[in-house]
Amino acid sequence: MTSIPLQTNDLRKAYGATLAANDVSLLVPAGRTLALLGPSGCGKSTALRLIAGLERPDAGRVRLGERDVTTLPPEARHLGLVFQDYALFPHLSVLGNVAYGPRARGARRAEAERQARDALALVGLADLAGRRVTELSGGQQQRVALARALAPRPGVLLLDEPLSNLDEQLRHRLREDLRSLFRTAGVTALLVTHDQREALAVADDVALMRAGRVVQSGVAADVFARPATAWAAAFLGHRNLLPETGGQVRLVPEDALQLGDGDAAPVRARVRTDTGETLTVDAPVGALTLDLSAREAAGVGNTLRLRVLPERTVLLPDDR
Ligand SMILES: Nc1ncnc2c1ncn2[C@@H]1O[C@H](COP(=O)(O)OP(=O)(O)OP(=O)(O)O)[C@@H](O)[C@H]1O
Repeated sequence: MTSIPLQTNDLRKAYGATLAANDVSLLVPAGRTLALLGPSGCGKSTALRLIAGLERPDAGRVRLGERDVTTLPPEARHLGLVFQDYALFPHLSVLGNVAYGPRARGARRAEAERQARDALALVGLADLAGRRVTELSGGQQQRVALARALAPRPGVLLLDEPLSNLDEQLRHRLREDLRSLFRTAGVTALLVTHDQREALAVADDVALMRAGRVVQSGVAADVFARPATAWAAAFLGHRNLLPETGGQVRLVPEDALQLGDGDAAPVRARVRTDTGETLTVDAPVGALTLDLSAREAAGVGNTLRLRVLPERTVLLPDDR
């Protein structure tokens, strides 16, 4: 598949007094996956709709490869779209659903079906081509929706919370599948999600949005390891943000903590989780929350030996 870069420059969209997209600039290099991540209402879907051409921006540009597509209608942009409600055609077979896109773009039936079979093979559903979509599980339907978006060989794939209608276990499995699918297909993909674990599991890069703005972006693992502010750290799931003076907090990341070493810190609270226990301990730097595996937790009494590596902690501005 020929993939192309996706770029937006200063995209702006207001709904009345709400600035849903406030100078949103994104770059997804060819063949990479970017997760647009942020809490509910921060403007992720608005940004995606502006890129798809489902909404017109008040200002800013959208580029796909060499083309400026800002004023083009959605069908002229040649994008693949996957939404949370997959909206498959219930009266068509799996093959019919997936061949629909290539057919709509003018491919002859045989060619459309060949492209559809290729796309079904990519998502691991080659064997179910003849089934009715009403006879599929939720996860299989979501794969059909993916195949349908991939079949016309779009330069860029846009996905809006594609896994959010699935149960936790299936979501977990499909995350892995999505990642390897994007790699295999070599497609440029923009994934909208509010789930930081999903972003980290699926995407190469992350752009973090808050109240219409992109507040931090970069390689996914770097953004997670080095949040720029207290708000970003908290949203990304860091538990240990200790108040400091001067409008700052000290982030104590996981890799700053060494267990079984250092001073004995009193254990103040412990709560059982699905994988072990969450402990709150009174360390000299402040109260810390730790997730322990069942095995680690089994050896813990009233105190826990714990060393905090000061050079791995980070001072961040508190913008919450
Ligand atoms: N058509 C619309 N008319 C008026 N306001 C809108 C419209 N669409 C979105 N908004 C507002 O714009 C802001 C951004 O909405 P958007 O749907 O882009 O957020 P989101 O990050 O995708 O949220 P979610 O994760 O809940 O879907 C919100 O305050 C929302 O209420």
